[in-house]
Amino acid sequence: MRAGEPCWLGAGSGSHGAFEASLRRTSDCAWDRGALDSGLAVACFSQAVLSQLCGPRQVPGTPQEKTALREKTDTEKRHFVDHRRVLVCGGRGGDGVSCFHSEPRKEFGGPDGGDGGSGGHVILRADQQVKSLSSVLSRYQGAHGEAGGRKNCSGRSGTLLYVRVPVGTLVKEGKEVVADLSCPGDEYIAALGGAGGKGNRFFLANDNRAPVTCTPGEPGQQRVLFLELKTVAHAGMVGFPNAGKSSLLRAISNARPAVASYPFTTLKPHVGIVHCEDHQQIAVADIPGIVRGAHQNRGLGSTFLRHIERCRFLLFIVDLSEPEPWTQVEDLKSELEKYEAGLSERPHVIVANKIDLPQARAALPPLRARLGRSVIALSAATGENLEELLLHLQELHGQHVAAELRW
Ligand SMILES: Nc1nc2c(ncn2[C@@H]2O[C@H](COP(=O)(O)OP(=O)(O)OP(=O)(O)O)[C@@H](O)[C@H]2O)c(=O)[nH]1
Ligand SMILES: [Mg+2]
Repeated sequence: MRAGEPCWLGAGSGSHGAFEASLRRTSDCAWDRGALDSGLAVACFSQAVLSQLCGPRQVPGTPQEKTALREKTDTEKRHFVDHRRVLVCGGRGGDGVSCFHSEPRKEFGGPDGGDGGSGGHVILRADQQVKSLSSVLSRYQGAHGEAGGRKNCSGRSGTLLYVRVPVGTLVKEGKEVVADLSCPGDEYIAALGGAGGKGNRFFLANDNRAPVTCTPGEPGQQRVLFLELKTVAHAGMVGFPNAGKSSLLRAISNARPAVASYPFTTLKPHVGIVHCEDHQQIAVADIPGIVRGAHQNRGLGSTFLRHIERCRFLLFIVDLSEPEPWTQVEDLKSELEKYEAGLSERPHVIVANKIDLPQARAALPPLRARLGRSVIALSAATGENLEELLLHLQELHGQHVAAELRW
């Protein structure tokens, strides 16, 4: 890391301090255009703002709006890549040279071959501006060191090659996790450059005044790494397609994921940041819809669930206007369990959306009878009862902070 830059290196992965720091950084840049475009945004929930947000809202999804918001037609946004195999090769060290000093009246000036420069490392660096692994190439070659020169001149070392990856990138070698770049500025040396060779000056000894030996530079390290992006957020929204996850994220934060009345509108995770009254920031991730049998690759499959693996708590979003809405929760939990045992046991709340629709209101009592009174019934479209969700979010976040402090 260069001098003068903020030092995030070594901030424990998943530690509360580091996580909060990452959020602070996130919010710092959240107002800039790039962050807003990529769905990372902030909303401040003071009472005044809340009342505005919770007032009557225009139901999104009108035909004109749909065309404007379609995520699928935006070719750039389609290239969301959350895993990559990459071959990284450190630069080769420069060769040492063998030569002798010679000048008029000093014909045998002794060995003066310089050492080769060392090869450049390849370094992965978590960058807030990078949102997916699509810009990461399949192969990186570090810069080679230069060979040594006459007059004991050492060769120039290869420059460091920085590869920018999104915050939340997990680096694996085989099955082993070797680095977790969960904070902005975190760095990991993916491939070390080779050491430079020794010039013949290095081998000068009392019993050998004119060594001719010099050594070649060493090759750089070569590794095959698997990069996996896992979104960094406090809360993860899980639900069937069309349940209203993106609408809800739009309602509680300034994130702007696409909303439309067809399934699988969302094709990549979006993170919105909710600013609470007590200055807490809660990151909420909206991930693409999960369907029954997602573990068998139905719908978009269940690989997107990797983005909620890091979430401390979950929001199960249920479409209350669908028949037997409680089956959605059962199916979602079973898909989560099939993806990773214990995932459905994370602290969670059940959010019953679309309460503004008459058939949804009728379905609420039977849903509560099955799942308990803790179900939060709200409408992302009209803003009805969003306060209750925000209070629960704050409570869950408070519990998470307390648990982190206990550690
Ligand atoms: N009436 C009503 N409609 C809603 C509400 N929330 C969302 N919708 C509508 O439901 C449809 C789907 O909403 P989205 O927010 O795109 O749903 P999603 O869960 O993100 O869907 P995917 O991205 O496909 O997983 C849209 O037509 C929304 O306008 C609500 O509270 N009430
Ligand atoms: Mg969506």
